[in-house]
Amino acid sequence: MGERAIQVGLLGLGTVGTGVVSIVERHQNELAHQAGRPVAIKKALVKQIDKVRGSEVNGVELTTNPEDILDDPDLDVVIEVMGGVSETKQLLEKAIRQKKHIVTANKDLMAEWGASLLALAAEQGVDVYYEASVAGGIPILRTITEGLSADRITKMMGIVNGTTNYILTKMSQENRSYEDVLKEAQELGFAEADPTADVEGLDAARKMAILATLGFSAPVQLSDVAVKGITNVSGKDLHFCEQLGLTMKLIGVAKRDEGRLEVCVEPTLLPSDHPLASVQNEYNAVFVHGEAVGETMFYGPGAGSLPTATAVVSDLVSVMKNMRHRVNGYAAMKPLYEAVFKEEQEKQSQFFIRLHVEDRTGTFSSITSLFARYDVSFEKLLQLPLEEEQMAEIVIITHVTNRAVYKELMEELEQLDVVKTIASSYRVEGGKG
Ligand SMILES: NC(=O)C1=CN([C@@H]2O[C@H](COP(=O)(O)OP(=O)(O)OC[C@H]3O[C@@H](n4cnc5c(N)ncnc54)[C@H](OP(=O)(O)O)[C@@H]3O)[C@@H](O)[C@H]2O)C=CC1
Ligand SMILES: N[C@@H](CC=O)C(=O)O
Ligand code: NA
Repeated sequence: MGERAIQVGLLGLGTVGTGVVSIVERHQNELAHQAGRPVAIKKALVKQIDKVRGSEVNGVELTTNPEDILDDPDLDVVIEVMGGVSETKQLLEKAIRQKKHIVTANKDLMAEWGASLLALAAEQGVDVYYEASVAGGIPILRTITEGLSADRITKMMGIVNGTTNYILTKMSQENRSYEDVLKEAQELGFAEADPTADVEGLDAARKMAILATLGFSAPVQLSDVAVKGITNVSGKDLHFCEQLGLTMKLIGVAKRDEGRLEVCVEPTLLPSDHPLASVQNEYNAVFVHGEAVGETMFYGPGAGSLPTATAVVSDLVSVMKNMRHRVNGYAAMKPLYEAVFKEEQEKQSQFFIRLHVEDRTGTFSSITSLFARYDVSFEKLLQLPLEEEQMAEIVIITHVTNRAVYKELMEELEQLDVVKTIASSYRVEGGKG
């Protein structure tokens, strides 16, 4: 007789949960071969028991009572794919205390409570894995904690939110409106239940906090990440980008220079031949730079049912292997260092600035003399007439400066008589930033 199947309870059976059930069924042979035992998805917690669901989940017992899963002594692993933070944390803590291993796709939870859940799991001798929480189907957490474990990572930069990449791609390539494309991303199952977290950059910021914590082995919190989303990006900005040979992406950056960290998420302009510029739709990509390995890049689907479920089920295989060897994986995830962050003047970048100005003699010289006073030089400068009479649009791309200087310069620029408005400003990647 074969060994008893690993029994799994799902918390959530939506986009990702349904994908998990499909993969376990389709790849049962390969999973059993790798982990030494078959896998059975026994139960799933849902919100609405009567909801119409795909036939692939027919064999899964549904419940609306979490205790049916948490108190079931036969379940070895709880896979959390329901989302939410406080209540979900309580459910997972209870599951851990019941000695159940955890696999989760929940970045909101792991960015905020990851350290405490991992510590509790270590105390109870069980695993918590969360590969799907960052960059969906790309095995990026495993890459950092295992594949590059011998190296010292100095920079991670990339596109870690599928929804916003989908929106920016469709807005710039198909000239479609922000609202229209966001709706489509929701229908395709890429967006969060409340897509505010996607479009305001918070989802990406949570992922960067998780990446930075693991990559730099230092506890980086969401509040340590400087965040700006894509809600104010206009078609006009994208049009100017195209004219200047640039592509806009929501980019997350985590850097470590001489032990000092900088983590941010913001719409960023990249040269259109930059590898990240060609990452389209819901795809994600992450550059990881290590002192010894140099530059590596990882690309794949950042959202969606089966890609995300692949990460979840691969975590399940890791748990099963650990169970077989009677170990758990906490040591690789526990930070070694304190997180010390850079001051604004230590953060270097180039910037794009779009201004509406009075089209008269002296405008140019007052702007250029202000920039000269701050010792910020121009890499590119473009002036175009505006429809409004006697007004012009100026687009500037600066050479590298620091954030403290940039902030003061922007405040003074806004006060200049000839400047009517600062229409937009973005970080530019490609210089020595
Ligand atoms: N979608 C994606 O591409 C990705 C998602 N994730 C993360 O995975 C998690 C799940 O996302 P996704 O599958 O898209 O979400 P869905 O909204 O599609 O599914 C959520 C599931 O959880 C159930 N659920 C939600 N709240 C409760 C509750 N309070 N009590 C009981 N059941 C509940 C829902 O029940 P019911 O079916 O009855 O409504 C549903 O089955 C989230 O943390 C998300 O951030 C991570 C990477 C990619
Ligand atoms: N809403 C997220 C889903 C995956 O994490 C995204 O769009 O990337
Ligand atoms: Na991943």
